[in-house]
Amino acid sequence: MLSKINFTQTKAYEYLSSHLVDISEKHMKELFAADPARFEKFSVQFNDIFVDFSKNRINDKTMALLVQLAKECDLENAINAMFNGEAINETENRAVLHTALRNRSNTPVYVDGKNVMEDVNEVLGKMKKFSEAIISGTWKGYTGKAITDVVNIGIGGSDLGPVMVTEALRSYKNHLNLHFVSNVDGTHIAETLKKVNPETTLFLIASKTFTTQETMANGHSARNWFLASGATEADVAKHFAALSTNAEGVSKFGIDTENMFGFWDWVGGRYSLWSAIGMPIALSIGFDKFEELLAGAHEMDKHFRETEFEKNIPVILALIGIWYNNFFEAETEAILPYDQYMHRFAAYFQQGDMESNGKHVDRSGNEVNYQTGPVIWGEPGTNGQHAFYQLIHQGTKLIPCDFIAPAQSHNPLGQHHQMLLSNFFAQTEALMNGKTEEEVLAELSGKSEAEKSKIAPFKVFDGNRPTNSILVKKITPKVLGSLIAMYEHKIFVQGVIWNIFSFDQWGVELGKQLAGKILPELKDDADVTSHDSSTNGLINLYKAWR
Ligand SMILES: O=P(O)(O)OC[C@H]1O[C@@](O)(CO)[C@@H](O)[C@@H]1O
Repeated sequence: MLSKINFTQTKAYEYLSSHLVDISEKHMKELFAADPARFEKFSVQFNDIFVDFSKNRINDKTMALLVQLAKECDLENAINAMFNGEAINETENRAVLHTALRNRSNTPVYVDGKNVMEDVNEVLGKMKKFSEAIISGTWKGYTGKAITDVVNIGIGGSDLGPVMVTEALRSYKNHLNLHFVSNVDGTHIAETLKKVNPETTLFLIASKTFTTQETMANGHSARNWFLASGATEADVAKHFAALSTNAEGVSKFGIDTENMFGFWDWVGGRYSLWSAIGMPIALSIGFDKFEELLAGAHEMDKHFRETEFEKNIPVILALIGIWYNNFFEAETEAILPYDQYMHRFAAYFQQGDMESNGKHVDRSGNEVNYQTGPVIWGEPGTNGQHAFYQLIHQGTKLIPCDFIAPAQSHNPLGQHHQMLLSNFFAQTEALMNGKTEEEVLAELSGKSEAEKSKIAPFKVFDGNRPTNSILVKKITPKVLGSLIAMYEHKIFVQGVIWNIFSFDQWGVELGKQLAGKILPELKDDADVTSHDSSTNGLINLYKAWR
């Protein structure tokens, strides 16, 4: 079980609160000037990943107190409880073992006395066999043709992870065309079905629960489309597979459970890309590369489990995030990958972070009296620079940013990569150093005094805006696996310290329940009066307009 400690009542919190006054009086430029070894001191290398956290509003004392906070919140016990399969997802009475899915060392992991690695390895073996049959073309559709297109139908954790990874590793993809349908908006499935041939298409119905409205609706529409194209019920088995924990639901849907790739309730949806949910990844880049992804995550798991907090990357990132979230009152964090293939990376962690730590009740069931999970957002660089960096540089909000970039591009074309990286380096430098009034005035030397005093205030950058720079050698399956696991464990650490449960998601239920009540009301044209005046009004106007 996890300890139930209110971190705001720890000694470390008290010391950090007074330390905040001291550190707030210092500009990062002064901190760098005072310590020539600052870069070396506040950076960590892990394999082909280098994390520079020196451009933060921290000094030795800050980091020491933050580590003390982690220790006072019993973090080490929490880490061991997770890896050892304890039911730390207490409100659902489940273990949290996405780490077992990528446990390449194959050390036993027990849940209810059973070593889950046997099941994990059996599913991986089945995924390998299936993906190789599809990729090689030995698996034939109902007219004897090889599969050319794969349509993954899923939403949330059954979509975002496979989308993000297949996009991030697009340079490794094979001949198969991957399509992802998630939204219940008919446009999503309709537009996709226009692009594929029923004779050569494989549908993956991806749903941990196999009850999600969007996925069931899209799956049935795909199945109807397939049968309407001239195929028979007997042909479904050649073109539909299921990725789920719910065999009964799969069978009821009409998919042969022989074509089902299972996983378990100790795998959270937003942590499931390492499981059978990762099937589209294996189909897109090949099973061997999928295993490299797993290996990268496993290496980060070992780093997280074995490294002292002072040099532990997920712990450091988590603590720095808490420093801004709970002491500087920052409310968001931006993830800015300087890599176009990584364009869905921030979106993935919107679910990963916000569905894990968007909680307002602590592990004792009491309303918290402090901020918990931040809003996560971001777009690839350099595009963000032309969209929202104005606010990051000169807005009134403090927005801690993670800048991520590969030293090597998969598309080394002319000067493009050097231009990209020059922006990557320049942005964190600008956010830290800013531009003083003196520097602005010096640039306006040709202007009159009146003109200078008029325009100067708008051109000053106060700087002192914190960033982490994460430089990787190249976005490979292994590096990507480590990066994803790094953020997963950062989220875990923050949830432990905030004394919340990070692995349930009760907050998504109310909307679903109310949608279930409204759907039958939309079947006819009768006026609706069962809701508040706004909801009634909107529904009735929809009925009048449709
Ligand atoms: O995989 P499934 O069971 O269809 O759930 C899809 C998504 O729905 C949720 O919002 C839970 O209802 C996410 O947590 C989950 O990833």
